[in-house]
Amino acid sequence: MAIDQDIEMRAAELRERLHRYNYHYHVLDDPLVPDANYDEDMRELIQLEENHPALKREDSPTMRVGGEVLSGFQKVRHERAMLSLGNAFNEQELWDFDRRVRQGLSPEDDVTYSCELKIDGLAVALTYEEGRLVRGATRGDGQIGEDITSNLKTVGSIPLHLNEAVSLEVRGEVFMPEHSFQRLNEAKGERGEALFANPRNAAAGSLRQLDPKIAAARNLDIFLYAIGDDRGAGLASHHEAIAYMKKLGLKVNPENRHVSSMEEVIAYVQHWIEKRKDLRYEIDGIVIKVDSLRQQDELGFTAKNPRWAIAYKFPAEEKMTTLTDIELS
Ligand SMILES: NC(=O)c1cnc(OC2CCCC2)nc1N
Repeated sequence: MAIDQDIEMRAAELRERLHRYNYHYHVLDDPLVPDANYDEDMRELIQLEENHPALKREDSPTMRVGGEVLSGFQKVRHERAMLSLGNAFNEQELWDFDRRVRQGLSPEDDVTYSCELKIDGLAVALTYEEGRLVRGATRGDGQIGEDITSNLKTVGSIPLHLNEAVSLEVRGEVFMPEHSFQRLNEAKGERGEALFANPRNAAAGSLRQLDPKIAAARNLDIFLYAIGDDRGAGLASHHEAIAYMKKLGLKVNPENRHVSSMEEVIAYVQHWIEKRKDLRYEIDGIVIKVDSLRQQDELGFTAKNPRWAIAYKFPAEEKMTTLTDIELS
């Protein structure tokens, strides 16, 4: 029986409104309406879709907390390997990196750098086809990861559809904010359960849950930091790729900076060694990338790492490790 036109319109209006509320709340950290309004609209859309199943869309906001508990995760091969970063542990090693970069390019080539906070979470790849999220996978060993789409759909800051109907793969870091980590461990402590040692393990443990309802309750978040294939999008630089992802409605870190010298990179690193404690999530360093994509192509990769990027690692904080059991993540 054909669905009444008005009901079709109402469902479309609710889908769009909930998508917008979700974007403002989770991506912009700037809610448009009180939670009660969001919940009321969500309840109405769930009711409409239940009464008229033909209204259901794969990217409806009601489809975030998926269905059944999985028996396991499918393996996924990444078309472009998700590489790991080489490390620098002091300023001299950053100058060494700068020298190697300039040696790998022609002498008159200007080099500028993109600086990013190194989010201490779990690397994932998100695949969108014609603007719709079709798959989310862990990095795994860089070649083979696990399909955790149902868990990643529960992350509010991961949009189920983009602002444009483009097909691309993006990569980023899923993390658990500090306050959520504290709250989770308090609850675990009260239940006499093993605690997570740090937010990174808590995020990894949450994404490994076979029941999406558990992942949905862990308040995970994400920052995207690379396009799997940014050559296709006609972009010339990394900072343009970041701006493009933001335009599509993806969450990128507001502290990213495009700078034009290693002196400025070092100033950025020194700033965040000091200020990292004020962040609401953990970082374990700073990622520095040659900004020009042409220069990245010229520099290429070693067996394991890109020659055009490096991670400056902060000294590990001398944490008072308590003797509680640490949940095997
Ligand atoms: N943990 C992070 O925040 C992070 C990790 N990785 C990258 O870059 C990849 C893509 C190019 C080389 C490694 N950027 C980051 N910001």
